[in-house]
Amino acid sequence: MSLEVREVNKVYNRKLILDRINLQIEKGEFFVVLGPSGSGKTTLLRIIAGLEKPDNGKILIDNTDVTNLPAGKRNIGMVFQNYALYPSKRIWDNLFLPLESSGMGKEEATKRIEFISKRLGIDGLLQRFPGELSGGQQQRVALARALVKTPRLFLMDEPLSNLDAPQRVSARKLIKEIQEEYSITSIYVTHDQTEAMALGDRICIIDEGKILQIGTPEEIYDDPADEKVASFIGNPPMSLLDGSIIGEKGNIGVRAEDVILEEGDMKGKVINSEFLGDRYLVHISLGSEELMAFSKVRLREGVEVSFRISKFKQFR
Ligand SMILES: Nc1ncnc2c1ncn2[C@@H]1O[C@H](COP(=O)(O)OP(=O)(O)OP(=O)(O)O)[C@@H](O)[C@H]1O
Repeated sequence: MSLEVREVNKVYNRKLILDRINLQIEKGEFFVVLGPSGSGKTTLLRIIAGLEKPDNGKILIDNTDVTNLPAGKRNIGMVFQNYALYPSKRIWDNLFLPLESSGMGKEEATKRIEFISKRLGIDGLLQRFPGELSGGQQQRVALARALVKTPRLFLMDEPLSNLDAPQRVSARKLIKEIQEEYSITSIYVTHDQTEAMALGDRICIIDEGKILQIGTPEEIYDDPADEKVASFIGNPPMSLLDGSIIGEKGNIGVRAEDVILEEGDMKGKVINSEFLGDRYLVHISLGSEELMAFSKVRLREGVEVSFRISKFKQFR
């Protein structure tokens, strides 16, 4: 199914939390909403889910206005940060309840539960209670519960926040696989740009309730709309410099990989080198400005380096 968010506003305590949000999400698309803490991501997701009403604007599912349709009637699978499993019910029952309430018989439901729990590696946990699971296991149960009904729309709000780094990578892969297999239109909220880049077909960057940019991960990485986006995207993000250092107007953004050390006639002083495993990230002082570059070798603090900039993005 497709989803449209049209001119959505939301005010809390006379403060504008969402400011004229417009989104068009295609059927089967994996759409990521990325933004810092407090930018309005969860509020937007709750409005899409029907848990919250917008003050203005509409939500359309397959071109039908659902703004006034309650959450239970939208056929949406949801995983939120606090995954809220029923603590007094075994995992099996936690997965069965959403199926039972949609009128599915026990036999069919059992098949579905077996299938999805194998897929998520929780088939050995079905007789346990939520309190007997680790945070990561509970999070996988929450994913299973959202997916067991094969929703038309899958909404996730930081669903991997309780997983450690290796678990995150494998859960990310799994979410993407299931999403693609069933072509479930998905919206994924995160403040983690690595996660956004890894998962998103497109990413929407939101800050203080406003959309700053919508694009594919590549578009956003290569061509950030403004300095705010540039300072948020990439690991490390772009170095932002006064354009005058290369004879340009305004400010420029430079990716570390576009700084070629030991070439060209620009000069700077090494502040420090961070070991990244396969290379070093070198911070270089250009007087009042600072530039980041990659280097194969560790460069000592205080040493003068020459460099050239092979590519940059100009901001007004
Ligand atoms: N029910 C509410 N009543 C009043 N203010 C609220 C309510 N819910 C959210 N807010 C405020 O709205 C703003 C956006 O909150 P929201 O939870 O949508 O941000 P977020 O981007 O999801 O943040 P985080 O990444 O920290 O979860 C915040 O300033 C928050 O304090």
